[in-house]
Amino acid sequence: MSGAGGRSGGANGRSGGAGRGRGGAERSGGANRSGGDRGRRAPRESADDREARSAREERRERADRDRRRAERAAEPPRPPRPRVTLPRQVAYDVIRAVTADDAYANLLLPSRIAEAGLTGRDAGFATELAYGTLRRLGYYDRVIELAAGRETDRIDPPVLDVLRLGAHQLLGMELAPHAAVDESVELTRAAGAKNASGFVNGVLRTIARDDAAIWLRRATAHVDGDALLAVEHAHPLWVVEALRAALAASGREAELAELLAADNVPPRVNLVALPGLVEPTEVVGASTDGAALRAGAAADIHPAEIDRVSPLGLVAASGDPAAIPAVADGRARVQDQGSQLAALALSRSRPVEPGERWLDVCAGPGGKAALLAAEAARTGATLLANELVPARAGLVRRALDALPEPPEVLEGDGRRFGSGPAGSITGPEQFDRILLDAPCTGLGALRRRPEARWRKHPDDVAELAVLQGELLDAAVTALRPGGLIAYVTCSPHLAETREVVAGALARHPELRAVDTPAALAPIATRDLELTPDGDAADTAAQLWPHRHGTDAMFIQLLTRTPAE
Ligand SMILES: C[S@@+](CC[C@H](N)C(=O)[O-])C[C@H]1O[C@@H](n2cnc3c(N)ncnc32)[C@H](O)[C@@H]1O
Repeated sequence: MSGAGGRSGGANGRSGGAGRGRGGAERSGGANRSGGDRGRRAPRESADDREARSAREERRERADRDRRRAERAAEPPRPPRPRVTLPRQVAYDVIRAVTADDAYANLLLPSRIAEAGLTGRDAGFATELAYGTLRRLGYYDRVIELAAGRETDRIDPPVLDVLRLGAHQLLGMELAPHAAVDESVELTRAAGAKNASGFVNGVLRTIARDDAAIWLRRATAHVDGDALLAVEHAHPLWVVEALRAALAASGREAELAELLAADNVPPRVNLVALPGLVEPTEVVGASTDGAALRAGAAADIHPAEIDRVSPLGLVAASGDPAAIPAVADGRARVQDQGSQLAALALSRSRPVEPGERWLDVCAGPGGKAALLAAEAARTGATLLANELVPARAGLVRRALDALPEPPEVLEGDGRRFGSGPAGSITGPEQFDRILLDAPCTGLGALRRRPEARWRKHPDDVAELAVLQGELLDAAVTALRPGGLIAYVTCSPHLAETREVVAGALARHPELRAVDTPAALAPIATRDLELTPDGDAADTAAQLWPHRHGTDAMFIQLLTRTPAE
């Protein structure tokens, strides 16, 4: 010690030098303590001492290393840092499943969100990413083609889906470009397309350079008329043309842009309180997770929507409706208010005679059947439900389970009604009221099925129109003279609506169209303004998302002239 202290002549600033290795502080401390050491020469370190010292140091370093290793081993393993945030990964997976495997986003997304453990804002973020991208897919493809300088069919599908999701973040959600671009590049790698990450980076940086308005101008530079509306509102052209024709038949052609815009607004969650099973007041505010429900209060409805239209309708302001006890046990259900009006047009447009027999020809998954069953139970009628697809018939049974005496559910082709032996349930003239909620393209429910518009094809319409006509023929034959049919579609396409009805009226001289707007007037909670031109000859009721806040439901009541 003394020797080291002496070397700390170091006290004059060179203490680190040769003393390194034995603890300079110790040595210089000595120097500070004892000025008397100053000037004494340190003994020279022998070769043996040096060797011993280096062996000691080595031992100490090895011990330190072992200790650190043992500490690391005792720590819980750290999860790998997520390279793509979960909501984006979930949204991408859903988009991929929709474009590659024809999955339905509205069925897949909730389960993927639950599997990933996303809740609250993260769940909402994943939903907007997936639904928003799918809804505007055609528009984003056009932007990507402009930015990439190549057709989208020359882009690898998994990479194209990354670009679509990125484009929606930049143009639809206006998120920070660095997050949208960087995570898209990571997604490209995660999707196994590492080689394309530079391409994705370049295309998205090009898109990010200009804002949404500039891209819209570019994408619509050489189009006009319906083609312009198609790009602006991200609808296939043939759908725009079909919607224009349907609006024109209702005297509302000028509202086409409003309708297309409404198709891009996610609908609020609407519910029905099944009459006789639960009071709307019991449903309102009765959730277990604080879901707020209000009876269609206008302030809480999107501006494109006006008010509730069904007397049984409720609007979910927030939260998960499944957490409401009456929804959990089936006494209240999620149901579009247009669908509610369609069922009520059949059950409430004329008084019910006790013992009436009602038929729901195409009941799956059972929304209108549940409402009709509740109406039948409180008026002394009996409902029979039918569905072609067994799995969907199972859903109908589940929907009807909430009734104290659930109606019977048949599994079969609705076209067999009316043609069985007289006196049997499939024979002629068996039913007093028949709901034919026909299989259709669903062009009136584009708000709630984000990818549907890109998946449908004009050929679907012709095929469905034939089936709709045959089902309506069967319903007419199965109806008692003086009875009532509600022909309903959630499509406003003329070939599925007015033309099917016109065909049936031409084929069945005993069939009469009932003034449906007049029948609905006392049922709806407000004036639906269904015949804007005061067109008394228009017997059909066509609802619209932009006017009524409902799906574009078509409802035509029909009756058979009573027997002479
Ligand atoms: C528009 S959906 C009915 C919706 C239902 N009314 C509701 O409110 O929940 C049409 C249904 O008709 C069924 N369907 C299709 N072809 C049919 C047929 N030939 N006979 C009976 N049902 C059929 C479909 O499986 C589908 O479930």
